[in-house]
Formats: sequence, C-alpha cells, structure tokens
Amino acid sequence: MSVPKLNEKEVATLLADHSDWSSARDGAAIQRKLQFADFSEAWGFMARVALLAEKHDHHPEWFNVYNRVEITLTTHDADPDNGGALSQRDADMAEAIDALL
Ligand SMILES: C[C@H](O)[C@H](O)[C@H]1CNC2=NC(N)=NC(=O)C2=N1
Repeated sequence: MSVPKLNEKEVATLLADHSDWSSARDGAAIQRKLQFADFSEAWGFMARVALLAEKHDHHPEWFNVYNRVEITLTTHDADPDNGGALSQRDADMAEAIDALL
C-alpha cells in the first residue's frame, strides 16, 4: 500500500504549524519530546495516543522512561525500502496528538 510523500514545502509547513515537533531521521520523520509529572500521567497520555493511532490506522514509534515520552512519526508505507518518509498521515497524527495536550 503506497502513500504519497510530503514535498519539501509541505514538510516546511508541517514544521511551522507544529512548533513542538522537530525534524528527525534526515527529514524522514518528526519527533516530539514530552515530560509529565510522573509515570501515571505519561502512561495515561500514551493510552490516549494509542486510541488515536488505532482510529487513524497510523502508529507511533515511541520511547518511555518514567515521566518522559518521545514520539517519532513516519510513514513506512510512503517509502518502505528506506524505513519511511513523511506523509499527510504524520501531519494529521501530530495535529491530533497536540490536541490532547
Ligand atoms: C497495513 C497497515 O495499514 C499499515 O502498516 C499502516 C499501519 N500503521 C502505520 N503506521 C505508521 N506509522 N506508518 C505506516 O506506514 C503505517 N501503516
């Protein structure tokens, strides 16, 4: 299943509109680092993101230690041979995640 990649201009717009996210993996992904009061808050947030991921059929790569959560969004289906690229799905997920916070 192939998904169109965002072009350079669209990536620039994505980063401008979502200033808590930064470019990662040489432009193939975006990343946001979050810190919560404790593990329970972090896990509660992750549970809500998990429900969003199922709704969007778009799943984050993430890392959690205690109260820290790092989320990386990329679209494997947009460039499967190279581990992924940014697509509109990443922009939509970033938007939805930001709306939780
Ligand atoms: C088959 C299934 O729809 C695909 O693997 C979906 C599911 N979730 C996904 N999540 C992410 N992050 N990238 C994808 O390309 C992707 N593709």
